[in-house]
Amino acid sequence: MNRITNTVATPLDEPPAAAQRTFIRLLQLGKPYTGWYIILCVLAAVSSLTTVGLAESLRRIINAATNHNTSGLTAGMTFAAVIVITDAGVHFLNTYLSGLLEIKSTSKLQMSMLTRMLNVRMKDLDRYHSADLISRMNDSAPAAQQGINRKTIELISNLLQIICLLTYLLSLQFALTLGTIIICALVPLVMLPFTSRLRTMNEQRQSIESAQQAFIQDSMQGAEVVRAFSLAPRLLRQFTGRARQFNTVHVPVSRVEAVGYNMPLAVILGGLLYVLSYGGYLVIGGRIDVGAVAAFLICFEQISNPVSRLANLWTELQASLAQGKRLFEIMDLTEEGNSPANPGTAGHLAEAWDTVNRPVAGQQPIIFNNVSFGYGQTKVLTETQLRIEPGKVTAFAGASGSGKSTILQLMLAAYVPDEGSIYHGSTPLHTIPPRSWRSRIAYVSQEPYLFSGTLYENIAWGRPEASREEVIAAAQNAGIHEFIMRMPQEYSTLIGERGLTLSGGERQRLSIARAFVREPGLLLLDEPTAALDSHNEEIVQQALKALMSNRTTVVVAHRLSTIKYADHIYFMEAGAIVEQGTHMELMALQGKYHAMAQAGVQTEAAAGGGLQNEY
Ligand SMILES: Nc1ncnc2c1ncn2[C@@H]1O[C@H](COP(=O)(O)OP(=O)(O)OP(=O)(O)O)[C@@H](O)[C@H]1O
Repeated sequence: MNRITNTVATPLDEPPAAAQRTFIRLLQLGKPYTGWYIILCVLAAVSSLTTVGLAESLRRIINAATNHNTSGLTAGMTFAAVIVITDAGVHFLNTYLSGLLEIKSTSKLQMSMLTRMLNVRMKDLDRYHSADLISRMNDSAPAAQQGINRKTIELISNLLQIICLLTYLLSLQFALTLGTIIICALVPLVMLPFTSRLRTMNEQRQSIESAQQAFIQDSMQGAEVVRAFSLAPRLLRQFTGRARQFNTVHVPVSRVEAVGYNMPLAVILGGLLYVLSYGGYLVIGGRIDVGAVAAFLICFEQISNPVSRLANLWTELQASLAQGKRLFEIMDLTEEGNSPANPGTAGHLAEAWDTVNRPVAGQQPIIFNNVSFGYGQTKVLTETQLRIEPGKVTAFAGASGSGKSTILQLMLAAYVPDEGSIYHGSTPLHTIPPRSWRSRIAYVSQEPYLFSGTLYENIAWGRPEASREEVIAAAQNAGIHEFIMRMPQEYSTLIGERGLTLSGGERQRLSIARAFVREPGLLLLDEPTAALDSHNEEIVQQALKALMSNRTTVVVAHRLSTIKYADHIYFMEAGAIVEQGTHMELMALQGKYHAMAQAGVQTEAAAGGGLQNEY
């Protein structure tokens, strides 16, 4: 079956109400960690007090020095030492606990995101490139969660620091403090024009980054094709074009960030100049002492920093909002099984359903009643009527793209019909929780998917609770046991990414062993031998024959040898069943099936008998 995946473009201009909603949802991500936040805020409060303490100790030390007061100097130094040690301890605890919180909260969020991705309707999942999903999981989830963690704490600690310092400065000199407040208030104001621009630009940058990632992933996964067709120069050219496109967004972002982040610096420098000159004037007038001016200088920096952090925080929040939007887009996808007829079947209700009604797929007839279906707008199946008899082999034949694999996907409940219904006996399929339904189905596809891990694990995925003896028996039945025993670590041999180190036949026999160990009631075979040469096909056919015996089997096949002995054959054309019957009946009909079989025989003759019974 062909799968077309597209990167979904993120809408760039989110209305303020939507941004607000995203922000509220981001805040809700922090809710379970309120306890942590309280501890971190207490630490932030102590840290603010130590900042005031440092300024005061500096004031005392300078005044003691200018007044030649040795005991005052010693007292000031002791006070400063206590403050510095406390400050270091608070910073240590703060860094440690913040790190812990980030790890805990991010992995929890990624876990719920993965759960959603694994349970989401296939139709929704098809719209995303896998690289885009990976990027949402690896980049967006941490950025959104950490953004909200850090920003909440930063917001509170910065506010606390500003309040503590201003209270202290007010106690020293009112007019100088007032000027300091006015200059500090200018800091966020100069940031304002840049913030909303940055939000839009960050979304755009993120969207292009995902497309880049998808491109790289495709180039790596298609490494063989890239080499076989000498595609490297073309891909590099495309990548250069994409990099250029990325730069057209990235460069302005850097420019806006550079100006936006540095404007406050200019204001801060101006502020320092003000404190020095007006402070100096006040010292000459005898209204404050030199130590107080020094304390003001230190405090000015300590206030303007959090003020500009607060302003930057707003800018950074825009990036978190953009990431949050990408995260929630996935979290909002509907889980499969949550149909209006059967809400909540994907979750815990499925467990209850399981224990009471556990269906054994294939024990009863599977009936398609007027089923129409399309992946998008285009219809792939039109008003399909068919019946799969229990314990029998039903085959689907027909031209490529006629909808054969789609029928298997509908039986797997990977997709639901747009119109009409599928029944297992008298039970509509959409009322059975997908997990229960699939628990007794095995699916073998043309290109078996193997997971990184050992050979043993790849078979055991069919039924994780299977015993070692059952896994080995499955491998023996699938004709792969001897091969496994010749491997250096036998069943513990690692197969590498997607099993690419194995031959097509070996991969297929492993997937058949996986199907064996599942002990399925219903076996779905989607052209399991189509990608194999005739030698491997024969070996795999043997394995399949054993697997199919006494089981309800639905097979999609191009090879006559696979379908000839089926109890019933459906012949499909452009999404409709146009002929049906046994092989003999269809041949006698002299219709489309006959024509296709004849074409196969001719191909076989032309190939000198090499393509036995293939059309
Ligand atoms: N995930 C998908 N998203 C969008 N379109 C799809 C998807 N899978 C299949 N299609 C389209 O649906 C139509 C039927 O595909 P299907 O795979 O069922 O045909 P098929 O008869 O099994 O073909 P083949 O024998 O070549 O595998 C085709 O036009 C195909 O491009």
